[in-house]
Amino acid sequence: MGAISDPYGAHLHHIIPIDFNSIQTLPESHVWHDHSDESSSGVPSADPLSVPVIDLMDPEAPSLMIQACEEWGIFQVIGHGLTKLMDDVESEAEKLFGLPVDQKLKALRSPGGATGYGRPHISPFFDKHMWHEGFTIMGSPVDHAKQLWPQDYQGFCDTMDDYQNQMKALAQKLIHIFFKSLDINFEEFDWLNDSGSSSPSTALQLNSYPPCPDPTRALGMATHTDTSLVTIVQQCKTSGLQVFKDGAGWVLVQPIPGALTVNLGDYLHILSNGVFTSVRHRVVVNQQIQRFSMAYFYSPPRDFTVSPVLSRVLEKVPKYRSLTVKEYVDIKGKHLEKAFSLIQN
Ligand SMILES: C=C1C[C@]23C[C@@]1(O)CC[C@H]2[C@@]12CCC[C@@](C)(C(=O)O1)[C@H]2[C@@H]3C(=O)O
Ligand SMILES: O=C(O)CCC(=O)C(=O)O
Ligand SMILES: [Fe+2]
Repeated sequence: MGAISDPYGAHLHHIIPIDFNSIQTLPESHVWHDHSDESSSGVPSADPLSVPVIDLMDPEAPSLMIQACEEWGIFQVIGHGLTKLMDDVESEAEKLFGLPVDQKLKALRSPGGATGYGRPHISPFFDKHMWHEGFTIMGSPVDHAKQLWPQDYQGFCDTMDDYQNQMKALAQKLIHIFFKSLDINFEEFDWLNDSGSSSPSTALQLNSYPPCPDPTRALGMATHTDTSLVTIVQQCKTSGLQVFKDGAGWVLVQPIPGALTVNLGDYLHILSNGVFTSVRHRVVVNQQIQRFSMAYFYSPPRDFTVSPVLSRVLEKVPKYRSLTVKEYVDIKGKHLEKAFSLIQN
């Protein structure tokens, strides 16, 4: 499995998370702003906006997905058959984040490194800290798992390996549907078919959002789009993920038991010439319950050139210049959300 490159690797200073359990009052370093009145889902309405939920067993699923890609850039899927593995990965994540902070720090992401325990990778772009701790896996997690559980790491590793394999298969199935609709010949890309020499770049991010003393002024994860083709997110029971919808504002992605959330990432946005949008999202926190999520990022190999395809675009003008994954990662790592405007034609 190809490891993804970390867009933000060059800036890894201030990566040490705090001991959230010991904090009674939100520190100034973690105060963002009051966002409690911004969510459209917070306002009762006869027809509240909600992210589409698609059953993969439904024969209409492919066309519903394409519609969701165009209108939302995000949807939830059920009928994928992965619920047992979802429960297993959730309990392993709970076990990891439940360790004492000194123990977790043994697997701290090293400066310039991409994997292990730490703050969100985008932290250096913000002067406030997020109410979050994460654990990033690229390929096998065995080295960090041994630091956490020297005698008892195998169960964690097996579950993470299984989960990444299943998420990879699901991501490839979804991308085949998206590419077919964009008239992209996916037979050409051996990394999409697990054949040939090149592999996709992938990462699994375990996220924990501890209960927060002042949730309306804190943020679990700052607004971002994902640096991926697609990201598959398991939300685990507690809500918090919000997406920005033009004309509606912030919309909560309601967790549905057994559902997986599919976010379109930046590479699909560029490939589709903006016909499918990479969705801006953020995570809000709550006072009572620790929230977990697992996000699987699937991207092309670093040397793949991402070029807008014009099959579904009437004006036939590419909005973005062609560039390799490596080039995009470098631009995003320096400029974060300004990356799109910097590659616009
Ligand atoms: C593949 C990647 C996307 C990601 C950076 C990374 O190299 C590994 C972690 C990913 C993550 C997860 C939490 C949110 C996010 C914005 C971050 O800070 O780290 C994403 C990154 C991304 O999508 O750019
Ligand atoms: O916690 C979530 O629901 C989403 C996290 C996220 O956006 C990410 O890991 O990229
Ligand atoms: Fe994300």
